[in-house]
Amino acid sequence: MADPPKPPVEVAEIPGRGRGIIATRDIKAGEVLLRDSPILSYTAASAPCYYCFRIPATAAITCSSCWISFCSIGCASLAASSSSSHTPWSCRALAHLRTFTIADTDILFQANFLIAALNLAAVSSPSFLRLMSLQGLPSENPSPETLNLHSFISSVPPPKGLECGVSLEMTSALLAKDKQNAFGLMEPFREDKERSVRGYGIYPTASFFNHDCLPNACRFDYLDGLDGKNTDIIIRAIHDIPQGREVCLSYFPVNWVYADRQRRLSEDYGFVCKCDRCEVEKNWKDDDDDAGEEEGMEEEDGDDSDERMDGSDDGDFPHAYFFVRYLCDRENCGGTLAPLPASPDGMPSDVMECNVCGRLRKEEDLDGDGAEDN
Ligand SMILES: C[S@@+](CC[C@H](N)C(=O)[O-])C[C@H]1O[C@@H](n2cnc3c(N)ncnc32)[C@H](O)[C@@H]1O
Repeated sequence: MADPPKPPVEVAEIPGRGRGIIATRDIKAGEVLLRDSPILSYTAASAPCYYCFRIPATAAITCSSCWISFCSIGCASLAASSSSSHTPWSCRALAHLRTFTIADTDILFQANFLIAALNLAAVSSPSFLRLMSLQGLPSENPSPETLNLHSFISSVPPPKGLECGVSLEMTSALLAKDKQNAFGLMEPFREDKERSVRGYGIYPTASFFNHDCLPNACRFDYLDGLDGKNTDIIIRAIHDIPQGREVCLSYFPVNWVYADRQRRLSEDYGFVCKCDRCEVEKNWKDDDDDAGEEEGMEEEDGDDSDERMDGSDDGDFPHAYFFVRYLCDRENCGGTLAPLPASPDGMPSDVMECNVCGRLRKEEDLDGDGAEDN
């Protein structure tokens, strides 16, 4: 029997960046590099089904002990299976969370994460060890939020597999792993509404992708796309990638300005980005350091940045081509475009798909300034 084909990417040590993902062979634009299922996932809002993350169309089924809800009996019973998320232990912990005063919703999501993480220790110790091996160290000076979360989680009797209890160091390490590795699973895009996060997932292989402000791959998710549970993510190549090259994602929308990117990477991920784009943009004088939101490139529209966006030959903006070709120009989107995968006979696709709004468009529909012709 023939050997199975080699995966297009593998984990490797990258000097100065820990582990990363590299191409094992030449990769074509649009190619699916990885499909990954979460080792754990947790909801970030009260509305979605606790199992499949869909918003229930009709009245939800609610657990009478912990008050979490499911969109169907099927999801409720799948979540209650011995290896899943709504075990007797997690039900007790979720019920206890309702009696605990946590005012801030972000902290509440982190409490949900801690419950999901400790539940993992009880249902799959290999997965829990995998989680513990991800990037993220305990803080030497835990914040008041971490102390509050620790006081909550350590007041729940520990699950099977962690009978010795949960130390502050473990709580702090788990929260760091969440911050540095979780992928936000977003509400479907709507032009008239800011997108919010419906849930988070931690993925065993996708967690090894390092960041680049001009990524060569991007992530697609399909929460509401098909029937059943859709928390898998798919990583596709944005353009051709040669064998041996590191494959990177952007940890936030590509249109963020330099100051915002550096702030997020330093505060949440603990590093200073020295990618090619940052090395150019750190010298820009008109970069708005006060910008605190996802204002993106439009923010820089004054003076000379129009020229930069049009792909003209501006030596200060060598990455203009990336924005023209791979940045979705739909209002409030900020997504990245990747071609659809090649056809089974290897014909490359000329249809680009946005990983945020899902819009499909032919490459020829783009004119020189990145806008659609119609
Ligand atoms: C999701 S993990 C990526 C995998 C990680 N390198 C590892 O060894 O497990 C995110 C962490 O990787 C490191 N990292 C990611 N991108 C980087 C970059 N461009 N330069 C330096 N470190 C980076 C940072 O430590 C960051 O907190």
